[in-house]
Amino acid sequence: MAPFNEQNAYVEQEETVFFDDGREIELLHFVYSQPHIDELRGSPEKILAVIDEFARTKKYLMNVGEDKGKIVTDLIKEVKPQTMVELGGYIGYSTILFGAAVRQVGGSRYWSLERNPEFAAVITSLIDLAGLSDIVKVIVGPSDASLRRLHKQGALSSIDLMFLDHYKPAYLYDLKLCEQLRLVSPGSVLAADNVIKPGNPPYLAYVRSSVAEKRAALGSSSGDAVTDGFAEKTAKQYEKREGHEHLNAEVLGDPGLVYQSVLVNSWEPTGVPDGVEITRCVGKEEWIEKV
Ligand SMILES: C[S@@+](CC[C@H](N)C(=O)[O-])C[C@H]1O[C@@H](n2cnc3c(N)ncnc32)[C@H](O)[C@@H]1O
Repeated sequence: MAPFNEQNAYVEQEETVFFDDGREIELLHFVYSQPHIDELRGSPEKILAVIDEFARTKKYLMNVGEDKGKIVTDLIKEVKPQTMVELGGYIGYSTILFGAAVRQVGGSRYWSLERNPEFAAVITSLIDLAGLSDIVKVIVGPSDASLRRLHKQGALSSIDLMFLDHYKPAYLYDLKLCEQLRLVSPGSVLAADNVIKPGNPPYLAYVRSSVAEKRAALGSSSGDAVTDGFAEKTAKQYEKREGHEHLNAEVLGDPGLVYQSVLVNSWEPTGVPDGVEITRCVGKEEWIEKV
């Protein structure tokens, strides 16, 4: 792993309030007041550079950042997804970086699912500025409801590559939902951010389990399924805005899907160690009931 370049470090993440305090709208003003704004039009790279500058000199932003971003753009070059989905778009850093990469490899759709309507409006504005509105669609609302609706409408029938970067305890539930809707199937690839910081033990355990282990664990979840395995700060990250989180533990997914999963170590844009878990769905074992 390449060492972290301190010169590119984002401002340190605040202990308590590090988003949803007006900084996202401040970022929009920062972007649109750039003296070279006309050079930014149609240039994903230049817009990303301005977002990085804001987060390095003004306020921390919870973006995937350059180092982990490269892991995913390399994956996009390899997988060449027609359809890519991101769960959690925030102000659109990953949306711009990955949406542009998907377009470059000939992909046709990048869905950015973002629950906070104010953040989604920021993404939409920056995507328009970047000239990516043809390929990127921003969907406002909780990821599970959006996935169900897009699937029901027939707008989303399979996912080639999915970037998970939203509410940490929802990674596993949304993956199981995608399995159940057959959006994820052999050939699909998953890239899950923040599996070191803050970490995601339930998700990692699942994607690293064998089919037999997943079948054995079916229906055996215990305790508070939402917060099990997570620090309180992570479990309550969005509580102020969203209230108590509800995740549908009834979704069983498809334990027959076979995954190969590897951790790629990297850095948060602040220089804190983190990693992206890359998971490939490589097959499906049919369920044979033993009598
Ligand atoms: C870490 S930020 C995403 C950063 C972004 N992917 C990037 O790298 O530029 C997490 C985002 O997920 C959103 N989010 C949290 N829970 C969500 C949910 N259940 N559905 C959709 N979005 C959610 C938050 O509002 C926040 O904007």
